[in-house]
Amino acid sequence: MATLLSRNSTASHAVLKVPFQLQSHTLRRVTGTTIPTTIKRGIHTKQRHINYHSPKPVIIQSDISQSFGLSFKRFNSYQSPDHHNNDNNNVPKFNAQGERIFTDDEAEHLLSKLKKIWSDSSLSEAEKQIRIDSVFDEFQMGGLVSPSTTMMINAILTDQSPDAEVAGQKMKNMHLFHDSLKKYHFQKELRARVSKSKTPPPVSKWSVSQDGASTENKGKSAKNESTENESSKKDNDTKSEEFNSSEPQKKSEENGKQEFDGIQNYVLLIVLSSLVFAYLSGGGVEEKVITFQEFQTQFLQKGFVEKLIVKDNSEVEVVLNERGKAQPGTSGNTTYSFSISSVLNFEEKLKKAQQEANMPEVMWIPVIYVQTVSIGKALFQLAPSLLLLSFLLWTTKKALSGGAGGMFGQKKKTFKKFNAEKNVKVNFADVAGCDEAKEEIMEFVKFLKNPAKYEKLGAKIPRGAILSGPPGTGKTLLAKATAGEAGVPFYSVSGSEFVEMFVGVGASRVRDLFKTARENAPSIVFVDEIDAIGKSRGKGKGMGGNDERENTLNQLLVEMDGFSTSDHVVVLAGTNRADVLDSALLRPGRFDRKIYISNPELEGRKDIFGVHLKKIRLAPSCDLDDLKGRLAALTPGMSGADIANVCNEAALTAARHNEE
Ligand SMILES: Nc1ncnc2c1ncn2[C@@H]1O[C@H](COP(=O)(O)OP(=O)(O)OP(=O)(O)O)[C@@H](O)[C@H]1O
Repeated sequence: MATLLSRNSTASHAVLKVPFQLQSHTLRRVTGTTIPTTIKRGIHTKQRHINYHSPKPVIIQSDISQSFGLSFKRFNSYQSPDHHNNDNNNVPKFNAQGERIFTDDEAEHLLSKLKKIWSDSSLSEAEKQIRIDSVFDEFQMGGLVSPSTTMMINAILTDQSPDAEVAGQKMKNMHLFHDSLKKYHFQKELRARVSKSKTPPPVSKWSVSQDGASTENKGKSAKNESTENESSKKDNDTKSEEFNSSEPQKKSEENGKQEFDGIQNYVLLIVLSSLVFAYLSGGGVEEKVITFQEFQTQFLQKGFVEKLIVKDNSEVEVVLNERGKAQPGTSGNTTYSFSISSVLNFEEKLKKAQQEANMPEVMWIPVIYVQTVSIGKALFQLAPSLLLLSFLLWTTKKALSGGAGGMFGQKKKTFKKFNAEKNVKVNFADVAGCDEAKEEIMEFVKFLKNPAKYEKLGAKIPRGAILSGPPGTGKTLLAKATAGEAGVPFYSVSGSEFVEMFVGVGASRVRDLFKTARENAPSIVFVDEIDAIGKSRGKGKGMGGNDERENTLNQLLVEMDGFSTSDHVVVLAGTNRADVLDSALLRPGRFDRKIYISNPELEGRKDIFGVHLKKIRLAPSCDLDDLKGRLAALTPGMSGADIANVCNEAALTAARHNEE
C-alpha cells in the first residue's frame, strides 16, 4: 500500500522516523477526520510514514537514545498479539521477542490513568513522574519504540473521550506521553548503570595472577568477549537491515561499555575534580540575561519552559524542561533570566503571551515566587550598623577593662611594669645630708625589718609619711633608700599619672597599686607629686572642678584606711606643696608623719659633693676632702639635684676637652 502520510519537520532534537502499520479497525479510525491532522502537528517527528497494509513491520526509529547515550529497547518486528499469547485477558501478553503487547482495553486503561495524573494540578512535575513511573511499571511498559508504545500512541490518536476532543489535546497528550516515557526509561537506564557499577568488575584479560587461573580467566574472558562480539555482530547485522541509523548508537554503546569498565577507577577522581572545579568556577553555571520577547519566542512558544521562578519580584528565572535543555545552543548549565518592572505587569504579559501561543489554561507555565536573601546583600545593608555596634562594644570593653588603655594607642599602665623595684640598690649612704629626715624615716625601716617587735608591744606604726621640701632635695631618693635599707619592694608612681581623661581610671589605678603592694608586703608605696591629686577638695568648684581628681584622692584615702598595720605596707609621698594638701590626707592614721627636707646646709652640701664626686674621675692632684669643702662653700642654696648636676657638668666639660 502506498504511503498515507509523509512529512518532514525541521524542529526536533529527537528525530523520529515513524512508519506506522495499524490494524484494520484502527486504520478505519485513523483515516477519519482526526488522526491525519494530529499526526501532522506532532512534534519530535521529522519524517513519518504510515503504511497501509504494508508488508514491512511497524518501525519507529529514534536517535533520542543517542542524545542521552542510552540504549532503549527496540523491537524487530511487529507480530500479531495472538501469535504467542493465550486468550486470558488478565494475563499480560508478550510477543516473540518478549515485548509487552497491550490490548485496546489495556492501552485505553493506561491512557486514562496517565491523563488523570497529567491533569492533577496538585502534583508537582516530579511527583507526577513518580506516579507515572509506577503506572508504567505496573503495565510493564516497553521502550520508546516497542509495540506497547505504538499501541499507546494509537490509543492517544484514536482517543474518543470527550476531553480529547478539545483542539490540540491529542497532540499535547502525545507530548506528555512521550516525555513521561522518555524520563521513565532514562531513570531506568541510570538505575541499571548504577547497579552495574556496584557489582565487582570482571577479571581483566590482562590481569596478572600467581596461579594458572589467569589463563583460564583469560580464556573465559576471551571466549566471553568473542561470544559477545559475535552476538553483538549478529545483532548489528540484524539491526542494520532494519534500522537506518542504528550503527552510531551501537558503536556508542560498545565504546561506552569498554570505557565504563576501564574508567570506573577514575570516576571518583573525576567527580571530586568536577566538584572542586564547580566550586571554584561558581558551580559552572552560566547565567544569561534575555528579554521578555526572547523568552516568548525562543522558549515559551516552542514549549521549552517547565516553570518560571520570580525572585524578589524583580527577576524571573526560566527553568527549561528536558526538551528545552536538549536544544542546541542551550545547556543544562545555563540559566536564563529576565528582569521585570512589576509582578502585575509581568503576569499580564505572560498571560497574553500564553494566549497568543494558543496554550490552554491547564498547560500554562507555573510561576513560583521566591524571596532570596543574599548574604552579601544583607551584610552590605547591615554593615554600617554592625560597624557602629562593634566600635561601641570595643570602646566600652577597653574603657572597662583597662580604663583608657588602648583606646588612643595608650597601654594600660601597670605599676608592676613601670615603677616596681624589687631589689632596690639605693641605701642611706647614697643620701647625703638630711640626717634628721633619715632619722625620722629610719623608724619605718626598723618596722619593716622587724614588725613583730612593734606588734608584740601593741604599737601601731605610722601608715605613711609625707616628704615635703623644695625640688631636688632628695625626697624620692630618700624614699627609695628606705626601701633599699629595709630590703622591701618599692612601688612608686607620680600623682599626675593617676589623672586621666577617663572617669574612674585614677581610682582604678590606685586600687591596682595598693593591691600589688599588699600582695608583695612588706613593701613601700611612694606617691610622688601627691599634690596633683591630694589638693584640698572643694576648691575650684563651680569653675570646672576636677571630679576625677577627687575620686582618685578618695580612693587613696579609702585604700590607706583599708589596710591594717598587719599589712606591712608603708606609704610615702613627696610634694613641694604640702600646704595645699587636703587635711584628710594629713590626719593621723594616714600621712601622720610630715618630714620636711630643706636645701642642704654647708655640711650637707659637703657630704653630697662627696657622694657625687666619688662617681666621677678626678685629677690625680686633687684632694677630695679639700675639693668638696671648697665646693660646698661656693654653692650656698644649691639643692642635692643642683650639686649632682655640677659634678656631672664638670665631667662633661673634661670630656669635651679630651681630658682623661
Ligand atoms: N641628699 C642627697 N644626696 C645625694 N644626692 C641627692 C640628694 N638630694 C638630691 N640628690 C640628687 O638629686 C637627684 C634628684 O633628687 P630627687 O629626685 O630625690 O629630688 P626630689 O626632692 O624628689 O625632687 P622633686 O621634688 O622635684 O621630686 C637625685 O637623683 C640625686 O642624684
